[in-house]
Amino acid sequence: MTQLTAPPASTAAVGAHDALGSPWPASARPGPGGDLLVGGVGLAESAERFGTPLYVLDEAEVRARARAYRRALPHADVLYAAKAFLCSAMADWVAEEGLGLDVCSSGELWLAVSAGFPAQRILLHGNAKSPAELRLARRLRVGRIVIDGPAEIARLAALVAADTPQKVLVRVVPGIAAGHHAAVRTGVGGQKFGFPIDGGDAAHAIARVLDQPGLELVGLHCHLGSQITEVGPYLEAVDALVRLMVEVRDRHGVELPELDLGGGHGIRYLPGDEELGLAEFAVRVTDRLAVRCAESDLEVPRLLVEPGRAVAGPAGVAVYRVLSVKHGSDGRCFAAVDGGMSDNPRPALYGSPYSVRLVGRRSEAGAARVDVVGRHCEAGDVLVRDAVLPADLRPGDLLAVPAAGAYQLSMASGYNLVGRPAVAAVRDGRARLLIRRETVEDFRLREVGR
Ligand SMILES: Cc1ncc(COP(=O)(O)O)c(C=O)c1O
Ligand SMILES: N[C@@H](CCCC[NH3+])C(=O)O
Repeated sequence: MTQLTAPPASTAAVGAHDALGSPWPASARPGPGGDLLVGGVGLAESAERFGTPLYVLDEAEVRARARAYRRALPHADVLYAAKAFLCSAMADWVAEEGLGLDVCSSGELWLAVSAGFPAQRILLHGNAKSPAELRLARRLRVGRIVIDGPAEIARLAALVAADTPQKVLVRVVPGIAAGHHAAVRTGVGGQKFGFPIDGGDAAHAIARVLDQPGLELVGLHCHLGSQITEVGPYLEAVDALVRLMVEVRDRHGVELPELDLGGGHGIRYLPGDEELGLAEFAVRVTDRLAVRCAESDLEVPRLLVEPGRAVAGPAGVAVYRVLSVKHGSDGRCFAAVDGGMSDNPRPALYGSPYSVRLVGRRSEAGAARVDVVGRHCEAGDVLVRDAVLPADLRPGDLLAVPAAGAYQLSMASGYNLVGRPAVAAVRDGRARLLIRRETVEDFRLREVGR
């Protein structure tokens, strides 16, 4: 194992009070016996109680983040992007904190409405909404649908009677590159989402939507990409969308009342990472919108934002058990854990960095560089490359990964029939199971023939 002299940086920063900027929930505190308390409950204690891999969600962190959005943007509609992570409890928390919900499938829509989320506060996205999905959305009376492709205009219009119009937005592509990886940059041409503004596709789609008596065009939408840490791209998006709104007014005599800037707000994965500053975002975007509208004598539209990662991500911690520690021929040390790319595909998909720390025991050993790898049948199944961990790391140890609340479980797969982890919520010193672990029996239960 490569010994390091510096203290293990990834184990140093814990609470949000940390000067470096911490990826851990604000409630994170050192606990007894080397445990780490989140929401007042030890991670090791929860791992013993619920098993591993375990995803722990800090309810207060989700609620505080949702509330911070409402406070920073009191005149905007804030819709939590369910794709980051959704379960009934999550739907309750964001509903109670006054957020709406952005869903992008009948699965997300059905789960939210079954959990009691008010359908009028739901907005449906999707670049390939099926006729059945659109019918479900209409039947459940979702508040808004974002039109993302030409076929959807007639498909949706056919489902809607003129006397019960459907509020819709048109998703446009402003030609702005932002986001942590090419796979998530959706504000530019050459990708599958939306109608490009350049070349006139967006203007054409808007004209077609305005021609449909059952469709009430309430605004324009764009989503630039994900894990964006600067406000600049959003200001450019405001410019581009307001320009298009002015064109719509001048050409059709219609002032659109809503402008949806999508999500994409970046969070910290490593200590010291930049995150998107919510206060700065709120002030600069709101000001820019007011200025651009005033320049063209346009009524200021209501702002919509759809943060997913920034609400759920920092509230989640993944806890794994080390099953094996081994040294490669080049001296590299591998600590293999009981989860991996099936519960967190992000490192394999995007090369996403994470930090990790030992929990549940104190170590006096020095620091070592370790690759924390998963249990799947791929050499690329590496969860944290070059992690700094105690040199005496051994099988049975527990490792905790912060910033695990978004795009991990929601992108989890059934690879190797390992089964998806359990999810527990913590709050005020108590833990409760939200989602049970997927068992081997669950796989067989879906089979209906042989
Ligand atoms: C249309 C739309 N809105 C909102 C989001 C949420 O993004 P994030 O979780 O990065 O805030 C996404 C995903 O990137 C999206 O595609
Ligand atoms: N899955 C991506 C984000 C996709 C956002 C959906 N539009 C990530 O983890 O970064």
